[in-house]
Amino acid sequence: MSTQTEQIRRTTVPQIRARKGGEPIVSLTSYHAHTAAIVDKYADFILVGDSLGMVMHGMESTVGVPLDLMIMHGRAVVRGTKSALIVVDMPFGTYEESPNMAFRNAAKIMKETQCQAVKLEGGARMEETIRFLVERGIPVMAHIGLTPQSTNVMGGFKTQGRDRDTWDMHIADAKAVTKAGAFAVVVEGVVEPLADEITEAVDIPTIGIGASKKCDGQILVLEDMLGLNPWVPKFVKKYGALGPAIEQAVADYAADVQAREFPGPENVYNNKK
Ligand SMILES: Nc1nc(=O)c2c([nH]1)NC[C@@H]1CN(c3ccc(C(=O)N[C@@H](CCC(=O)O)C(=O)O)cc3)CN21
Ligand SMILES: CC(C)C(=O)C(=O)O
Ligand SMILES: [Mg+2]
Repeated sequence: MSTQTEQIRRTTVPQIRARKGGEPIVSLTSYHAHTAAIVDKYADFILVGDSLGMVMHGMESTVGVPLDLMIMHGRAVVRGTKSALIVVDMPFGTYEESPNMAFRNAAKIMKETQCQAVKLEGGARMEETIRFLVERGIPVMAHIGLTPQSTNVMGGFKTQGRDRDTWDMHIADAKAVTKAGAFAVVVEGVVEPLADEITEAVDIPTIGIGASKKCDGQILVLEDMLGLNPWVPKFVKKYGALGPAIEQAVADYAADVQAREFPGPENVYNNKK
């Protein structure tokens, strides 16, 4: 039976929007059905980030991530979850050219993954596009500060706002995406006092990553906080050591195979009733 409660079981966009200044919003990335099912128990929203190009596919930046890859991982995460709001990143080259292009690709992402919102990078320059999408039924999470898809312009993943002269621009970006109708904004890789000013300047939740504990929520790349990636940015706190745990398991398996200890009697089939 499909009840009203089942239909509205996931956290909604207005619920996230209403968390401004309230209980901190918990978020992680996920690209994978089974890990997403675990994250789903604790996160208010899950981001299927284009960081998957780097984390899952060994790319050096997010610039090469194709739309179809975002859709495939987005679908997996939606299938694996039932409570969290699912946001899918729009990859580089699928939204910058025009509001029309952005709508076409955002609608494709939403129809093919059944996610609840999309995220795109850029502040004032994306104001018109964000408004165009929101007015037509597509909730948008914005992303300002360090915008990884612009790595080739910035010459790397550079912390923003070290120079006080740039603060007005970042604050104007936050205000522009708010005015355009974004329901939340990721504030990435900015000095802490700038993150605090941005959080005070807008009435939508700020989601910090390498930003400040005063942001209205926090996000990290799951594999980074699990200790699976060999190198992580300074802002990551490791809550696990999955890399070493996987290595130990693989080494134990290799030793068992070499010693003919695996498979054991419990791991083989026999013809007795
Ligand atoms: N695994 C992973 N985690 C992330 O957080 C992440 C991705 N991938 N891919 C997309 C972007 C890129 N991100 C990054 C990548 C590197 C730095 C970095 O090298 N930071 C330097 C600081 C440089 C400076 O201060 O200017 C550091 O040492 O932490 C930061 C953010 C964040 N995002
Ligand atoms: C780091 C987060 C905010 C992101 O955009 C991603 O994972 O792609
Ligand atoms: Mg991203």
